[in-house]
Amino acid sequence: MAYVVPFCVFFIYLCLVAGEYFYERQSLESEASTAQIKQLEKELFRMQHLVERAIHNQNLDSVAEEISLAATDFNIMVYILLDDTSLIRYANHVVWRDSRASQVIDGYSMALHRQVVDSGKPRIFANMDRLSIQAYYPVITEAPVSFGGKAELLYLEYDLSPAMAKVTDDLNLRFMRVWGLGALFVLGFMLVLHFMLIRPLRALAWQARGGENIPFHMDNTWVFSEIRVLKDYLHRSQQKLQRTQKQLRDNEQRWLFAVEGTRNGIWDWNIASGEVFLSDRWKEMIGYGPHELEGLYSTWESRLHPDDKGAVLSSLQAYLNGETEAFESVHRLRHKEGHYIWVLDRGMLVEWDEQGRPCRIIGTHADVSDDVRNQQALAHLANHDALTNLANRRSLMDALYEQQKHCRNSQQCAALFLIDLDNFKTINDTLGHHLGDRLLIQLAARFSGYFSANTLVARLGGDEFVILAKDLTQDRATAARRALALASEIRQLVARPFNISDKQLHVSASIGVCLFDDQDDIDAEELLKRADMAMFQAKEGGRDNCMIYNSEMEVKAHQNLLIQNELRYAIERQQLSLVYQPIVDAQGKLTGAEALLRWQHPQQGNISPADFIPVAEGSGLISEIGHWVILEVCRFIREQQARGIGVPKIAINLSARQFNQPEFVERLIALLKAQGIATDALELELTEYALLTNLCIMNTRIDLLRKAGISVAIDDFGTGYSSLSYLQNLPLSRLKIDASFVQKIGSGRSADAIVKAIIEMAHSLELKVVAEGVETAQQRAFLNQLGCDNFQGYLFSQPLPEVEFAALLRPPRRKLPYAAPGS
Ligand SMILES: Nc1nc2c(ncn2[C@@H]2O[C@@H]3COP(=O)(O)O[C@H]4[C@@H](O)[C@H](n5cnc6c(=O)[nH]c(N)nc65)O[C@@H]4COP(=O)(O)O[C@H]3[C@H]2O)c(=O)[nH]1
Repeated sequence: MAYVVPFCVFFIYLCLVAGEYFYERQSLESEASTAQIKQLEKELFRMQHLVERAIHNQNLDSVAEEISLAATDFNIMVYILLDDTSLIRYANHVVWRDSRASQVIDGYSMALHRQVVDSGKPRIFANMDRLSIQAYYPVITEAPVSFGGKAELLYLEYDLSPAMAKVTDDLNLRFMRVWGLGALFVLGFMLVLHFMLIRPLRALAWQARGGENIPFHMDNTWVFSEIRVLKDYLHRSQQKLQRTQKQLRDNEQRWLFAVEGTRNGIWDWNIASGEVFLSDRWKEMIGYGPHELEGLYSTWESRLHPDDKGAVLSSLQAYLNGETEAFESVHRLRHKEGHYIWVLDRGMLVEWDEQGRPCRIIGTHADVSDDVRNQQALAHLANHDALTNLANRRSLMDALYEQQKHCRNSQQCAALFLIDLDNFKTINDTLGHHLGDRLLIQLAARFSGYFSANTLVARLGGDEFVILAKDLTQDRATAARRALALASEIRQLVARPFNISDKQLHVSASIGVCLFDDQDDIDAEELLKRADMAMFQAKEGGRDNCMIYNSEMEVKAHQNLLIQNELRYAIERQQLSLVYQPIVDAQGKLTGAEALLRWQHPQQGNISPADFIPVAEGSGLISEIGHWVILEVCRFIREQQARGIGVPKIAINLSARQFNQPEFVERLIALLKAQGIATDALELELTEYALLTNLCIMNTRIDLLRKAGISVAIDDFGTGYSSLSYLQNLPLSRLKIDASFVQKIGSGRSADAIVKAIIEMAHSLELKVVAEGVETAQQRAFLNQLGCDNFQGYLFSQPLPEVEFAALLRPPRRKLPYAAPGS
């Protein structure tokens, strides 16, 4: 292409030269012929006079001579004199004489002859076809001549070829000089153009075509400065382009890496042609290899799940119509193996045609099957308890709300049972959460297996379960009876032993029931609160119990709250004190005492430990209080010993929570050591609930205590659900028969039999027996008869304030057959 310009220049130059040449030749030829014509005019004018004079003189020889003379000029082809009959009278070639001119002279025109003769005006003109000048010249004379007629016309034809040839030769010579030089100049100009412009341009073009990797350079230094500027610019642009391309490649790689990293598939759909690029990962997601599946829109559409298809396509159409800002859809695509996977499909328009219609859209595919499954699982979790798969609090609340609505329409009564396992925390702490969880799972399975679909079983968390019994009946009293029966069934379900990891566990539950019908205009939370209140009362009532909510419980709950608040400050305000209840042997001799807490409230007077100990246990204050009790007993023993008074073994009540504190035993031993108290000065009383955990751990702890010299007794024996196996295995020292059994002595054979069995069993296990709550001589006698080792009760002594108990210790010690009156 670069050569077109010089070629055109050269062509134009040639056209100009040729034009100029022909124009010049024409004008030179015209000039030459005009000059010749003038000369011939003179010659003919002279000849006319000569002829006229010769005629006048009647001597035409001079004419013949002149014509012959003229014939010596080789350029005169024809020179003739014609008479009025058009016969040639004289001619430069003798052969033509007496011939008709029109017959022998080529190109002779009789018409012109006549015209010239008639007009008397000569006609001389150049005939370029014949390359000659033809002249018709009249002879004006009336005189007849010797040849018989009248001479009337001179005709001459002059050969212009030599003149024209000369003109051409001169012209050629001139053109050779002038235009040849011009051609040389043009050629030089073209060479300059070639080397300084065209060649470097071609080189640049070639380098540009060669790709971005060949740097722009110039071999010759003689180039136009503009070319150099262009080269530098191209070079810079090339470098910039290379940098940009590198960035682009880097970005593309990063993008690919990112997309690959997220394991997303890519699609690129040409809407007009229907062609779709599907990345390898896209195909892999639905089980195909890189070379499978046609890159067509129908490949995708035909794999959409029938249930999702409508929604997906309308969402896509809405985006293509510009009705939505983005295309994003989660739907199912059929896998090669026939099943469906969930994909998150996102697309973005990237090209539009001249009319603004979308023509290209690209997008990504992410396999979200796991996410969807997770979402479904999450939705399930949102309404279900993760551990037991029972309904959770949220579901329960919804069900309660629905049930309340139903009650209003049907006037039916429903019951809400709040079930809290007794001492579950102890099980958890000692056996570990893992086994505790397994117990909860087993219990949940028992509940859901037992109750019908009309009953909702839920878990609120921890060891709290809720059962919603719907449509009990319309009569509230009947509903209450049914609720109690149901509660009894629940307790039996709970009481069945749990076999967990080769251990058999026994648990009990405290149940609070809240009945409701269309009359109760309270919200679901309040219903649950009432059931909780009833459950708390059941716990207070000695566990493994069931209570139906009544409004008095509100008062009690309020009182408990008060106790809890006041108890916090009871120690620092010195409202707590200890009393000591003597324990005697069969002979009434003091063998020990039980330290019992008293709370002297400034306003409410004496508050019974039976009232505040459960509150303290529930609020966690029991640990602090328990620690205070141990310190108090130590102080008492130390003070007595300082006075030289021997103190028998003092039994201290330990709550399960306190005993199960981590490293409680080690810290107790260290404390006694620090207090300077012999370890055998104390006995720890644990209830069956406190022992109702991992036998192995209990064994280790009690063994540790025993080895340190601290004996352990079981308190309130017979009230718990513990198996007797722990009695066999634990290194216990004493067993205290619960007062409820002692007080039934004499009331029936079975009561006596129970007491007898307990004593015999304890003795067979080499455990000493203490009978609690001995109030009558009859009870004492019966127990004595059975070989009971020790006695505690009002018959011997009420719990005594410290001073009185200290007095009792001072020698000589008297026997305590009967209670000290008034204490
Ligand atoms: N009806 C009757 N009752 C008799 C008779 N003899 C003694 N009692 C009472 O029986 C309870 C015996 O204590 P417990 O079984 O360990 O039962 C105790 C014990 O479980 C708990 N408790 C008392 N002090 C403490 C303490 O310091 N720490 C802990 N953790 N619990 C304590 O409070 C419970 C109640 O204690 P108290 O009200 O002092 O009641 C005491 C005592 O006053 C009798 O002949 N007839």
